Amino acid sequence: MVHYSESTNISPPLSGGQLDIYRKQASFKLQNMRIAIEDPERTAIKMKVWTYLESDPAYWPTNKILSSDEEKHKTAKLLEKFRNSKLFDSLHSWDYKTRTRYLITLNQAVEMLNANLSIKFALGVSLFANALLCLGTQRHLKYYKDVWSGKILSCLAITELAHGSDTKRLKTTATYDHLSNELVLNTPNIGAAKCWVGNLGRQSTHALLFAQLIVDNICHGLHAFIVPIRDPETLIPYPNITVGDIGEKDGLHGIDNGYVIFHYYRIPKECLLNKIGDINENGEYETAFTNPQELLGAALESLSAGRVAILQESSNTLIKAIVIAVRYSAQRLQFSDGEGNELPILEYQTHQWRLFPFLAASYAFKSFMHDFDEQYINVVADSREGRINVAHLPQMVKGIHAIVCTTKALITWTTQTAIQECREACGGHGYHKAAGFGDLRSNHDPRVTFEGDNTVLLQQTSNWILRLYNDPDLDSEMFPLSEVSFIKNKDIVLQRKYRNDVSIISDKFIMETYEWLICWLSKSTLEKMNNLRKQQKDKFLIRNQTQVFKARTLSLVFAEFLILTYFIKKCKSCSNDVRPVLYKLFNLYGLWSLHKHLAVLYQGGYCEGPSFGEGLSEAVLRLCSDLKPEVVALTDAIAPPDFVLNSILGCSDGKVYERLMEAFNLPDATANFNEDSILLQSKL
Ligand SMILES: Cc1cc2nc3c(=O)[nH]c(=O)nc-3n(C[C@H](O)[C@H](O)[C@H](O)COP(=O)(O)OP(=O)(O)OC[C@H]3O[C@@H](n4cnc5c(N)ncnc54)[C@H](O)[C@@H]3O)c2cc1C
Repeated sequence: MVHYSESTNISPPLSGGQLDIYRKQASFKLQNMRIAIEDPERTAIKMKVWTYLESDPAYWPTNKILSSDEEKHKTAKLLEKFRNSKLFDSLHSWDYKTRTRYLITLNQAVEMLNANLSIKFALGVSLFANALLCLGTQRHLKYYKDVWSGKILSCLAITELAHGSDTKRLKTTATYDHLSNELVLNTPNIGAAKCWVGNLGRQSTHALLFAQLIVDNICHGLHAFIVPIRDPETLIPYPNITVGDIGEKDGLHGIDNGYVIFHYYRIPKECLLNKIGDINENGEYETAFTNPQELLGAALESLSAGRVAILQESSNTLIKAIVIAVRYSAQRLQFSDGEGNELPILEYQTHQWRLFPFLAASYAFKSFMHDFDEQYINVVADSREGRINVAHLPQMVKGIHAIVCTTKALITWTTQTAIQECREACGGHGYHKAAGFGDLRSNHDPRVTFEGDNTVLLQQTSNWILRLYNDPDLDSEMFPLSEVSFIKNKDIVLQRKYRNDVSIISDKFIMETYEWLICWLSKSTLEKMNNLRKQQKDKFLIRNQTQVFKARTLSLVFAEFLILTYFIKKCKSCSNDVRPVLYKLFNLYGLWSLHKHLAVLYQGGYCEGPSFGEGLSEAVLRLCSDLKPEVVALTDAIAPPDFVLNSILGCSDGKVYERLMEAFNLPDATANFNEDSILLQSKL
């Protein structure tokens, strides 16, 4: 384990050899960059959490490979300790916004050290508590108190054996029994067994269950229920339930993912979370449409909160991977220049091109997440408290959902690719368990699938954009529609063409090109849809046959555009010495992303001839080269403390080979040699 001791502030990185040579080349002050990229209040929350976790050896990460039984046992013990910690002392005296901001920041800090613990806590406590507030009413408050006091532990049971993405086809039923005033839960066939449910395998006492509500033979669709699963004292499952662990997984070994089958299992009617719909005293179903603000605010919160957390966790995983790879590359010498000077691999153009765009992506995602989070919390708080015009709410809910869906896909996929690239960029040593990439990879991998499969989520965003493209009444002043206001001028946007005399390395060029891409891809997708319609194809076929190269690309382009929109605002608003570097990162992320769409840009006639493609490639390489003196300091500005980074290749002190020998179990090996240091120094 990499030990690091600091308390209230992210301290300067420890000094170290070749890293310091690069650090001195940076054009900005580290502290200014840190403040620009993260609100100091959030940094302070993270440091509070990390300091607490570091103060207790039980939380220290280990590179020993444990069996999944041991991992589950360890995570369960840690959860108990964690939820009783002082970190939650004042939580319930805070208002909604302060509490939510604190919890999402705390979740990020914990996840960066221990993904198992953060998931177990989120599913079992914080997301459950949040769902109770959003979907439940006064009668569910006791569960809220019980989950925070540690009496119960929850899970979120949606997925079934035969259906996951297609939630409308979920088959578990909750049928109202007039005689006993109870709900009868049933799993009608094996395909309806709930499965993959985190915490359910061994430990959950309660499940937040989604099932079809049936009253008087009428199905009212999916509703949420609090379902007692195990006796909280003994953890023995209740009768008429078959529950268990699904077995070994590829990663996240500390989470007991489980299945459950209900055999006409009875629960009180009050277990229905009844803010959206309820069964009244006469046993009739009714919906609570009297207060649409609350209803939509609740739906928004319960749909998106988990995905927003995934966006943050994924951005932080990307940060960890790129920090390790850049720091290692600055120290690893391999081959020499024409004069025989051995060079750090960071000096090679290929290496820069492989890594620096991911560093730029880290900054872009962090900027986006930081500001989008704030907007998200504000919108939910405003809707809960009735401060938003009811007429605007449905559009807001749909818009936020569309943004979260597509950015989840882009950020999780980019991170997935980046982890592998960073591992390879560290060569063989990158494959050592103590380098950290293996855990990053296996714990991150399911994020592209859970809380909505990425490919399926992209369809929801493209549907939204295509609807807006044809909407003459597009109200563009209001968030989140304001982000797509340019669509109103689509005819003008589509006339744009690349001109040779325009500078490619500019935010204006990048944003205008993205606007063109979104409009052209919308138009071309709609044209293909119309052609299929003329061929008498049905709705399903039309949607199914316009995804690849069309709607799917449209969604991803929109996600890149959104992230760049937030990032450019950040660049413009920050202090002088960091602004030029942030602009370079913006340009690199923007042009590297645009490069992936060259085929579409040529196909749609935005450009012609070789100069555009060549110019774009050259611009990417030039930005990589321009950023080289900055990159080590840029990683220092976003890196967590070494204790949290927990990689022998990524420590801020640059003692890569000493730590490798420790990992090889030869800590004193250097003492046996005449040369007193193996500090990595290039003559550059
Ligand atoms: C580690 C882990 C933890 C999980 N935790 C939980 C939990 O706590 N609670 C819970 O309820 N669930 C949980 N899940 C389940 C998860 O939410 C689902 O796996 C996820 O929603 C995807 O659904 P699916 O598995 O049915 O995939 P499918 O929908 O079967 O998808 C399979 C493939 O088909 C593609 N596909 C599907 N539909 C379409 C379409 N219309 N067009 C094109 N392609 C399509 C998808 O892109 C995907 O690649 C977890 C899963 C994992 C891996």
